[in-house]
Amino acid sequence: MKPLKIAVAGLGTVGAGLVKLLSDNAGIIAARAGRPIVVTAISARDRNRDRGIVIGADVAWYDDAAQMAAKADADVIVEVIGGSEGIARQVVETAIARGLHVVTANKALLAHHGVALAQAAEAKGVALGFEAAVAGGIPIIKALKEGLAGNSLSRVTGILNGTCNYILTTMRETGRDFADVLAEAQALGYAEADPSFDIDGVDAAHKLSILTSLAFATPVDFASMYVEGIRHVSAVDIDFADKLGYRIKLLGIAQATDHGIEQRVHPCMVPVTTPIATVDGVFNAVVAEGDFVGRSIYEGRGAGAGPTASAVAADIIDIARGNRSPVFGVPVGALAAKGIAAMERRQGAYYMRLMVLDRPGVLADVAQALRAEGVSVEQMIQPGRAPGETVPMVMTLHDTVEADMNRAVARIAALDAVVEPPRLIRIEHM
Ligand SMILES: NC(=O)C1=CN([C@@H]2O[C@H](COP(=O)(O)OP(=O)(O)OC[C@H]3O[C@@H](n4cnc5c(N)ncnc54)[C@H](O)[C@@H]3O)[C@@H](O)[C@H]2O)C=CC1
Ligand SMILES: N[C@@H](CC=O)C(=O)O
Repeated sequence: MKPLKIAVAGLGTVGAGLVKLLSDNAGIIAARAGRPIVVTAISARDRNRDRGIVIGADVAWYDDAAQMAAKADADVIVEVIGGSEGIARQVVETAIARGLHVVTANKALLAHHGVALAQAAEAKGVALGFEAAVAGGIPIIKALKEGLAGNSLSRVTGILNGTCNYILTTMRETGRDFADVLAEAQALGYAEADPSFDIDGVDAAHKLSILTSLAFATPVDFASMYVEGIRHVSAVDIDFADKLGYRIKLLGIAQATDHGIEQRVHPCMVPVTTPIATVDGVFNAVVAEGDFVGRSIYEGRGAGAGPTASAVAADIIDIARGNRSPVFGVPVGALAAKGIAAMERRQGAYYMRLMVLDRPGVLADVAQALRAEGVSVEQMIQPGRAPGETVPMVMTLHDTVEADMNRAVARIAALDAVVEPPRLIRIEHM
């Protein structure tokens, strides 16, 4: 059989992982794909860097990835450079315009230009595969596009960022410092080139915008996403979460509500008894809920060379087999906006930690502020006594509309015994 020719743009964590995988598993891949898959061209910045892989003398090397997309002898261009603009976008657009299939791990690019790229790919009749862009080694794109295609989905929830989950898990298990654990995640190849994308929730939001489109057949809409990262999650809150029977996870949640589609990424407390609470380290998980299938849960490594290369290879094998499905599950013309629900309408429980002066009447003042906005307390912890000094006061609050909670928090923050801005973490029962 005629081999499928691959050109790889970017030879970092994912690109090098892919070249190794295609070489180590060449036999089994050829059998499954029905034809050999060969790398014919590569582009990266430094040809001589030792990446622990062998690049055959017959592989064409391009210093300029755009040149490679325009000229290489290839059937598929794999874009694993990263970034929503610049060279990555140019490579993908050039390849599609040339009528080549594209496989990318670039969620930023898809979050910003997914619909336009899908339209271009559709017009040219080429594949645009991005299994690696969401949740690393979990085949969630295939699950949503194919396995669950017969369902009307109501909610997709996930731990979508391996770096954040690694940081939150390691901080809880070892008490180590945020910056120190982040540096470790970077060294392991989990973090984005700019790690603020990970810790500020942007990377998870990029991924969630893709999942929302697939789940609800809506155009990718990253701009209207509510995004909050883990920078402010402290060791104190991780400890209180433990005491209260929760784990803190950065979740991406997309769900259909009466007010439109909710799309939000933020730290959540989830009961330790829920499956997602025990998904630790670099692992990701996605929970999809459909009308006929019910709830289905997927778990796997969310970042790193191996899992991501595995997902890129799956897309390549699909192309080799001639499997093709619409980029976002339906033809681009059938993607329809359904309206986005405002974050102020989110309804659910909350954890609130205050730092207060330990003096009589503080609890009554806080209770008064909550009562004024109709917020009801579920439980409260105020450990120890230190008259006249600052102590934590922690409570969980029953289901409340976010707008009411925000007003209550503003009243509480204005009390003179409350010495730091209140810390609020949403509780998700799933
Ligand atoms: N690292 C991971 O665990 C995962 C990464 N991704 C995505 O995969 C993509 C690549 O990520 P990594 O491999 O981690 O990044 P990386 O930073 O390790 O590698 C990027 C590569 O692109 C090359 N490059 C940069 N500018 C170039 C140019 N102008 N021409 C040619 N090559 C150029 C660099 O030399 C480097 O080899 C990104 O979109 C990232 O978001 C997706 C899932 C997981
Ligand atoms: N930086 C990302 C890499 C995979 O998408 C993460 O940590 O999840």
